[in-house]
This record gives sequence, structure tokens and C-alpha cells, in this order.
Amino acid sequence: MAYARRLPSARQKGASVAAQEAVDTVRDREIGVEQEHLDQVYRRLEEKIHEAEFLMNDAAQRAQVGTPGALAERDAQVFRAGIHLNRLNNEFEDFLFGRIDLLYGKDGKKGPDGAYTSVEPAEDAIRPDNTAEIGETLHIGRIGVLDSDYSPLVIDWRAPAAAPFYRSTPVDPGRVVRRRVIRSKGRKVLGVEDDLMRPELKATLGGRELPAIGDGALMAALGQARGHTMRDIVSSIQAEQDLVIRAPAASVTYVEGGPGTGKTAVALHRAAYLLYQDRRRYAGGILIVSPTPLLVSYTEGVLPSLGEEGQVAIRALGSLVDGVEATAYDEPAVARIKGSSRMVAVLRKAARGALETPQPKAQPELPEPGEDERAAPAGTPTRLRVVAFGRRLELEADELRRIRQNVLSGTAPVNLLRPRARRLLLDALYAKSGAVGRHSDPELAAELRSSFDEDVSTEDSFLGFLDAWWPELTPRRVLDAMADEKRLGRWARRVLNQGEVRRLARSLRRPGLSVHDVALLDELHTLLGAPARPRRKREYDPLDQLTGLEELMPVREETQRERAERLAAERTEYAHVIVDEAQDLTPMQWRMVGRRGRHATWTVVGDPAQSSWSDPDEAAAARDEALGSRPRRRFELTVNYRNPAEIAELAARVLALAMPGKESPRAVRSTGVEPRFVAVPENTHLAETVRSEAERLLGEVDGTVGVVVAMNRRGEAARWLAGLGDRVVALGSLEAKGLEYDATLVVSPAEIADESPAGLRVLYVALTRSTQALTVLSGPRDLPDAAGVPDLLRD
Ligand SMILES: Nc1ncnc2c1ncn2[C@@H]1O[C@H](COP(=O)(O)OP(=O)(O)OP(=O)(O)O)[C@@H](O)[C@H]1O
Repeated sequence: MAYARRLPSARQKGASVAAQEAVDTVRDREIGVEQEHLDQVYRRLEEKIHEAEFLMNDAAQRAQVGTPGALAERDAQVFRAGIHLNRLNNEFEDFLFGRIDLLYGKDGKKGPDGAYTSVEPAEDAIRPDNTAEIGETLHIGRIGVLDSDYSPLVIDWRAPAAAPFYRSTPVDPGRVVRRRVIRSKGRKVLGVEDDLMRPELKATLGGRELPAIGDGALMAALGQARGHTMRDIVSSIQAEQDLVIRAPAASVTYVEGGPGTGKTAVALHRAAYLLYQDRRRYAGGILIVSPTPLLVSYTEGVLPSLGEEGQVAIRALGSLVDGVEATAYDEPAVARIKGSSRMVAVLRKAARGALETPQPKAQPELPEPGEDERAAPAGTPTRLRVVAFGRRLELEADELRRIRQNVLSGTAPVNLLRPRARRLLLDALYAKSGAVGRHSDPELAAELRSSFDEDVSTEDSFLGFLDAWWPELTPRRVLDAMADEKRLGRWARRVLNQGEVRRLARSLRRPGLSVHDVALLDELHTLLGAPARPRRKREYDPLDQLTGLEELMPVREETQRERAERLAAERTEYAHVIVDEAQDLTPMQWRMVGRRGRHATWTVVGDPAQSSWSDPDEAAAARDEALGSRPRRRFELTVNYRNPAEIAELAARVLALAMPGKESPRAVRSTGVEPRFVAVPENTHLAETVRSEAERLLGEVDGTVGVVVAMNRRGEAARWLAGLGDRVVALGSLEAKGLEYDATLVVSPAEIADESPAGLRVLYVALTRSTQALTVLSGPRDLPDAAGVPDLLRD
């Protein structure tokens, strides 16, 4: 391991009592310095809250004037003041977290936030004897606060002036001499952690030498126990991560990195950064796509902690289609069929073929898949009979088939072809009516035709026939129709083999939808098209009468919650799409996600080594199609912040099997605790050993324990752990994606690896979830050696 730091530091352990006391005094003094600054910031914030409250009261009084102009003004003012107050109140707690002490810059120019803009130090900032005076000190927080004289008390973490806090490294320090992370609770400063960017320099501030306290914020953050939700990393973002977070949002930003390199964290902070940079542009919404609902709930709190949520929708792949929630699981063989882009051809046929399937009885609510046929055995009508101009007119099965083929010869969505089908039916009936050629005068002929159409198309028999013969299809109805094996066989001819047809049809007959079904429904939605609906009348809003309101209110933010709800309910396209765990999207899922960002810029984060999709090349092709020809900018994250070196080394053995030649990210710390190997003793049930090993891990760590099992053991594993409390959870290997625990128990590597063609990569994911301790439990299938090490994990 090239670079691994051990906690707690040898420096602290070895310090003599006297030296430690001296350190404590300096620490207390430095905490006192930051406390003073925080007090000043709070005083200023209170002033600003009073200002905002005054603005709101004033605006409310103006509203009583009642003219349209006053109404618009009131609305804009209330709106702005409301946001202001809301933000101040929300971010009042714990929002100051950083400080940088900088050398004098090259020039004396200041930016809009009151900080000097120069990135490089002045030529003479460092004296020949390697001493220097600090030229500027900036405090960094979740929002910016200016003092009454416009000097910056706090710089917003996303502002350009805050970038050196994240970017500077000892290799490339720029003007930064010391970076400090401040820990506070409410109004009280609890601690500081410093990193020196120029350790060789003797810098002074106000005549006193600049001290460095602690082992650095990163190590302090990484050593903390984990809860069931992700924390923001705003105070310890690392330079390579900051480059990604602040990358301009043109085209596609593609981020690759191994487990624990902070891809998810970076993606979330990037959303907050983009909104800060260009709120107007991203009023179009940012969509973050996560692979599982578990990962959505794990990450949901991060954006609100950064003061952002209103314009961002975080959705799991299984809930991207409104009104649908994936609850069922497809075994790998079925998932492989449903996820493949071969399904496009099958769905195309099904979308058209479903016109000829019998109608379900109850519309629009559908029975469970497979039940509809039994409920309504009647087939599609084979004859049309109407009475017009005193004659009985009929179209027979052959004629109807020809008309249908004619209508379907185009590529338009099936539901949108219904008016054309209606038109051709009327044409055919008219041709039989004997009225053709009755008038040579074109006007009279047109009138006659028009009255014929009117007569026929309002006749119950015609309307009933049209509804049955060209029904309005819903995606769900077509998917249900595919549950019939014979029919599916016809639609999938030359695309799927017989075994695949049988498996697919069987899976569509079971209750509930899987995450893969959701992508099929979305594809069908496009193939069918939404029929035109009569517009609903909008409610009268007096503000509609006013012009220029948009200008007054450049960002129509509503309340954050309202907006988030509206986004989720209404939006089908977004201004920016962030795809997390992108390596896992199947080709069909890429098509679904791609449709939501046709005009968007993209951030795509993933790790091919963690892909659970069996054919990565096919998925990559679908991804490239979804992202179109937009230029790609690539970043790589190389440092593993999650796993201690001991765990990362073990996982690397599986990586070598799964993707020979692929490098693992380097772990940033080491705990000295090696992974534990246990084999289920003879005559003992797996359940007992799982339970006792989970209990053992609960005793070892303060935070969470994840027990990862093969997908087909999810249910029983949860029962094995019953009563052990909510610090421990059981998860199937695919559910572990993106999550992390203080300790993990990986149950039977062989079972996980054998479950699918991508099994080794799934096992790699399972082994990389822990921040502190890892136990690997082997069953007989794992062929453990005398030390309990399973075959797959031996050197
Ligand atoms: N700069 C940082 N400071 C503190 N903690 C960090 C930093 N970067 C990442 N971490 C922590 O490392 C852990 C892993 O981060 P994250 O889940 O974003 O990684 P990932 O690359 O998405 O991992 P995976 O591919 O395994 O899902 C998290 O606990 C995160 O908070």
C-alpha cells in the first residue's frame, strides 16, 4: 500500500504529558479564536433575519393597496424575503466549517464576495529565509455572509473564493498556507483540525506563528461511526473531487473511480454546486438517478444539509415512471432478457400486436398480469356492421385486416394512429354505400361525405367497434398481454429463443413489477404515445393578468418542498441529469433515462468493476446512444476513503479475478484490523453462525453492521437477525450497491459469485462496503481452507 495512514496517530500516542498540555493550550486558544468569529457571524445573521422579517411585513402591508402592480410587487418581495428567511433559519445551525489562511496574492483585485481573486502568491510573499506573513484569512460556510461594511464574514463553499479550500494540496498549494476545518454545534465551536499546505514555511499572523492542530479533517471525518444515512463531505472535499464538483456543466462529465472514492458524494455536491452557479438554468430541474430505493433514502439528506433540495429530484430506477413502483425482483437470467436492447424489437411488435388481443373487462384499471384474458375471453371484433343512408354496410375480417395493416405501415405511435384508422374505416364504408359518384359537383360530394361521416361516426355500433378494434392501449396492458407465452413467442420471433420466451412470459405473470419491467413500461409509453386529451381549464389566477412578473421573479422557486413535489409529479425532462452507479444501468434503462435528458447536460458516475450487468459492452453502447454525440469530459477518482487498507487488499483479490489488470483505488488509511474468516462449523446451521457473527460485529463497532447475502437469501437472512436491533441490516448483494456500514458480514462469497454471470463483480461490491471491520463467512460451497479462507479469496 503506497500511502496508508494509521489512526490514531503515532504523533499523539507518543507525546509526553507536558507536550500534550502545551498542545491543549494552543488548541483551546485556537478554538477561542474561532468562537469569536462565529459569535460575530451570528450577530450579523440576527441583523439579517430582522431585515428579512421587516421586508416581509412591509411587503404584506403593500398588498393591501390592491392594484395589479402592487400585487406583483408584493408577490415578488414576499417571495424573495421568504427565501431569504427560510435559508437563514435553515442554515443557521452548524454552517461555518472552514477557514483558509492565505499568502498575499499577485495583485490586489477583489471579487464580488469581497475576497482577493489572485490564485498565485505575490513574488515576494515568501521571504528568502522561508518566512511569510498571512495576507488574508477567509472563513468558509454553507452560505455566504457579508458584514455591514461588505467584508466577507463567511464565503459560500461554492463561490470561486472557496475553491482553494478544497483544491490546494501540499504539491500545489497556491496561496494557501493552512487549511482549517472547524467543528461546531449550534453556536459553540467544539474543535479545529488543520492541514498545512506549506509545512516548511514559518508563517505568522498578526505577529504570532501560525499553529497547526490535529491530524487533519479528513482523517477525523473518516474515523467517525456511520449511521443509516450519508453525511455531506463539504468540509473535507479533496482536490481531485473538487475538480469534478466544479467542472463546468457543458456536455457530459464522466467520472470513474473504484469503491469508496466518493463518487456518490461528489455527484450530490455537484448538484448543489451547479444550482449555486446558475440557478436560472437549472430551474429546469436536476434529476439524480440511483439504482435502488435504499440508496435513495441513504443519500436523501445530503442536499438539504447543503441548503439545496427544491430543484433536485432523486429517484430510484424503479420509480422513474410516475405511478409505478418496482417491488419484485427478477432473477439474473430474466433480468438479462428484460434489460437487453433486443427487447426494443419485441416491444415494437407487442405494441402493435396488442391491438388484436382481447380487451380486459374493467378499464382503465387492469387486473393482475395474466388474469385479463381469463376475465374477458371475447377476441378482437372480426366484422363491422353499421347502417347509413338507409343501407346496412359491412366490413369483413379480410377487409379489416388490410385496413389495419395499412394504418400500421407507418412508424407513428400506435395510440396516435387511431384517428387514421377511423378515417380509413369510414372510407371503406363510404365506398360501399353507393354514394360515391352520386354528385359530380365537388362541393355537394364533400357535403354528402361529411354527412355520411357524421352519421356513422356517432353511431353506437361504430363507436363500440372502434373501441374494441383499435383500443387505446396502456403500457401496462401491453406488458400484460406479453405474459401469454404463445403470443409473446410470435412477437419475439427471431429475437428471443424459446427458453427466453418461456422465462419472460412466466415472469410477467407473477404479481408486481420489477425494476426491469419499469424500463419496459417506459419504452412502451413511447411506442404507444399518449392520446391527445381535452385540455383541463386552468383555474383563474389574477397574477396571469400581469406582465413582467417573470422578470421580477427570475427564479420561480415556490417553497422548496412544493417544488420538489411538483418536479417529481410533472417533470419528464430535466436540465441536468446525474446518473449514480451508472455501470449498472441495462441498455433498456439507459434508453429510459436518456429520454429524461434529451436536452440536458449530464454527470455520469460509475465503476465498471462493480457492474452487475452481464454484458458491459452492450450497456456501454446503449449509454453512448442515450448521451448522443455530446463531447465527453473524463475524470478519474483514485483514492478510496471508505475501506481501510486491510479490507481494500482483500477486495483487490476478487477484482483481479473479475477484471484482470484493473487497478484498485489506493486506501487512504489503515486500521491494523485484518478481515476475519469464519467457516460454518459442522452440524451447525448457517443461520446460527450468521447471527453470532453479526452480534460479534455489533460489539466491535459503534455504528452500523451490514449482513450481505446472495439475493435469494434476503428474506431468511432478515429473519435470522430478528431482535438484534436497528444497527444491523440484512441485504441482498445487489441491494448493497452504494451503501456502507461500519462493519460487514459477507455470507458465502461463492453463493454471491455464482448467482449471475457478473457475480464476481457483485462480490467485489459486497466486500467493499465496510469502513472498519469485515467478516467473511464460508459455507461448504466456498471450500474454505483450514483458516476459514474461502477458495475465491485465497492468494
Ligand atoms: N473528501 C471526503 N471527506 C470525507 N469523507 C469522504 C470524502 N470522500 C468520500 N468520503 C466518504 O467515503 C465514503 C465513500 O463515498 P461514496 O459512497 O461517495 O463513494 P463511491 O465512490 O460512491 O463508492 P461506491 O462506488 O462503493 O458506491 C463515504 O462515507 C463518504 O462520505
